Amino acid sequence: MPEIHFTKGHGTGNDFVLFSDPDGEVELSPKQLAAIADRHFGVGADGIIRAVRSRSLPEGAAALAEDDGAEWFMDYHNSDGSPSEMCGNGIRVFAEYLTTNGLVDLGPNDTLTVGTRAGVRDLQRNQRGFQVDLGRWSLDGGEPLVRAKNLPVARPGLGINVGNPHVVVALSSLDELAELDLGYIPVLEPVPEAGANVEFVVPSDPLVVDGVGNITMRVHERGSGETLSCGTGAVAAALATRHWAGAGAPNNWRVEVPGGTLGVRMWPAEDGEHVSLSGPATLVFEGDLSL
Ligand SMILES: N[C@@H](CCC[C@H](N)C(=O)O)C(=O)O
Repeated sequence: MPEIHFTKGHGTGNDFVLFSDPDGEVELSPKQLAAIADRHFGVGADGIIRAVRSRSLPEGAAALAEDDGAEWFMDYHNSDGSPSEMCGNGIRVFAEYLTTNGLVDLGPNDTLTVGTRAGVRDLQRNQRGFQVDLGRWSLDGGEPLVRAKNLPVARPGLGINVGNPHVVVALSSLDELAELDLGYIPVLEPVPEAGANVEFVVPSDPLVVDGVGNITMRVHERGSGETLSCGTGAVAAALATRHWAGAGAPNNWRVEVPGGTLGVRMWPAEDGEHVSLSGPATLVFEGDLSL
């Protein structure tokens, strides 16, 4: 029966159970992962993050081939036990966990390279907490129709991939956003093969203040339900809003989510446009659990 020493952490209220398994010895089943994430019978979390050395798991080989500095791999699962390629809030909390526990030594101007199922990602500390370069993004997933509880008519969404899949829907007012009942899973048509995280976005009026675009968002996460925040969702929402706003729209965005504020920046890199996410990363408490 595995004993696990865990840390509970969050990024803008998107909360995680983190534990370290350097040699890849603790393989948890989807049922065990879901039991840990259960808010009534377990620790409670939107996601579970295992810190495992890239060399200790098969998926880590691809990360090391991409960058041999990716010593640690973020093995991310949603609260229903399903794996995901990427978590924008989780990877910042993962960085805080690795540094706080002395698993990496990160100077103020150093870069931390982390392996994920979406590829290798770089992080640096900044004034908000951590900034992560989520790499290149793509308009991917078409424009499915989205139905949600308390949304009077179906709306067209925009599919965006930032390592994991998202569909972003624009709403007309904060009242409309508040009325949504995301206790029910939004229905997408056509249904994306790999599912999707769905973000509902209201652009601020005025949209741009001092060169920064402003939006408010709620999210229903694939595999976790409604959460207080989704980092990759905030990035997808900013990218979709910039796309809809057209020429002249800014490359810096402030995204308000129920759990706080996230920053998104699009910037030209050698291999194409990259998008970065900034926000806090907080460790809350530690404990032990036996399964
Ligand atoms: N909360 C995360 C995203 C977690 C994974 C997502 N539910 C998926 O299945 O892709 C974030 O902060 O990005």
